[in-house]
Amino acid sequence: MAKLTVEDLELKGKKVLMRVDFNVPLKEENGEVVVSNDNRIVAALPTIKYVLDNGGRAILFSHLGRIKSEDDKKGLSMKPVAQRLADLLGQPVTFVPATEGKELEDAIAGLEDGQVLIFENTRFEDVVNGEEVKRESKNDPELGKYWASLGDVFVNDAFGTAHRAHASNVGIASNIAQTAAGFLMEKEIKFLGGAVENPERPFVAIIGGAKVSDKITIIENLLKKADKVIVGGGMAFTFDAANGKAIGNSLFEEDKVALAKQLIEEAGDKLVLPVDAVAADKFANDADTYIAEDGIKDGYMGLDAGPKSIELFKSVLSDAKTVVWNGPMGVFEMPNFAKGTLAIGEELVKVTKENGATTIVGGGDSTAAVQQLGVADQLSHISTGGGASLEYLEGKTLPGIAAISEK
Ligand SMILES: Nc1ncnc2c1ncn2[C@@H]1O[C@H](COP(=O)(O)OP(=O)(O)O)[C@@H](O)[C@H]1O
Ligand SMILES: O=C(OP(=O)(O)O)[C@H](O)COP(=O)(O)O
Repeated sequence: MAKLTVEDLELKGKKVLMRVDFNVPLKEENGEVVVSNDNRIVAALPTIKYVLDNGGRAILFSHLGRIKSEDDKKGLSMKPVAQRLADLLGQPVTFVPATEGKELEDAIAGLEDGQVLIFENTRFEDVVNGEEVKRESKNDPELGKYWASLGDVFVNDAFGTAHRAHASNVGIASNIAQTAAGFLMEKEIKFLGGAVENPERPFVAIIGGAKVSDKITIIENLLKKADKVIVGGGMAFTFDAANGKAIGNSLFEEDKVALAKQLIEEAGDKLVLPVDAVAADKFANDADTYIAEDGIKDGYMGLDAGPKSIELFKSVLSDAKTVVWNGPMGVFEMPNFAKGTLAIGEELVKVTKENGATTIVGGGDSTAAVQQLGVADQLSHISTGGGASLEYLEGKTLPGIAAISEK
């Protein structure tokens, strides 16, 4: 059965709860926190505009980063996101600095047709009075019920969060009469669905970035589907440690070493790991660096792929017909550690052009990286979801999508 979409809803005069994924990269500029890449906001605009143009009163929900302590809340307010949204929409966006309570309820009651508000980071509910209670992230039933009570209908356009079963997507959907997909959600499902049904081979997956525990199980499943899986970025050091290599102070998740070891044994030459790294003595662009080939010495950390790894990855990609990439190959935000990510971006452009390959890049930071390289429009599809697109490509049912009403 087909899913309900925003076009199926009666919107005029309705309080429309909208889950978007505005988990965007931030930076500091002149002492102020600002959005450094607005791709995910731009991607949600068609649905937001559609709701407003049809007389809906839009109430936007999003998370931003991960909140584990009261301190984390300081740098992760939704306020700069609200400002960027207002600039992009060309109309005022009310920002409510609360996730529940009278201030939020009054602001919603004051909304007129065609007006929009966004409230504070939904994950602020994960820490209450200094205690990590994960009300949002563990889908607290009372929270989903409360948020659902604030509106008449629910539109879920947060594809990037569809692999999470949280209060602000699945919780609301379970407590409201109608949940519809937004245009972005529809577009992502359509493209990614087509790409996985019958991927042209060789099919190469590239997984990097920093979310080791999240993505290591994805690697396990991708090894069953893809012809080669390249593991780079911060992900690789847990695998290096499993291989007995010295990793210095590199990113590492000790409790995933056993699984990494198992994957290395099972995968054989399907799994492609870096053979060298750019090692740095601190997490800073001006760090002292050297190319580490036989493990990383004490006091140093791997922050980018080394030249031999780049050549190895390029050779694996050279005849690919389908490529899925999530997670940068290094700390690309710092120019001195952007080479690995840059090289992969360029190779993907090449295989798209020369092999006619389908190339898909997913994830907030990975998308920011290909945009920084200026190659986004030369690839087949830029997905707003990293983990979400990978899990979708694995063939998993994503809870956020499953919770959308059938027509
Ligand atoms: N070797 C590394 N050490 C530490 N962090 C890294 C390393 N390589 C990449 N990263 C970081 O990983 C982050 C992106 O990871 P992730 O969130 O998994 O990607 P995405 O948002 O594209 O899904 C970037 O901020 C990048 O700096
Ligand atoms: O940025 C996201 O995921 P991604 O980094 O895999 O693209 C989503 O907003 C989900 O965030 P989460 O992985 O903190 O739940």
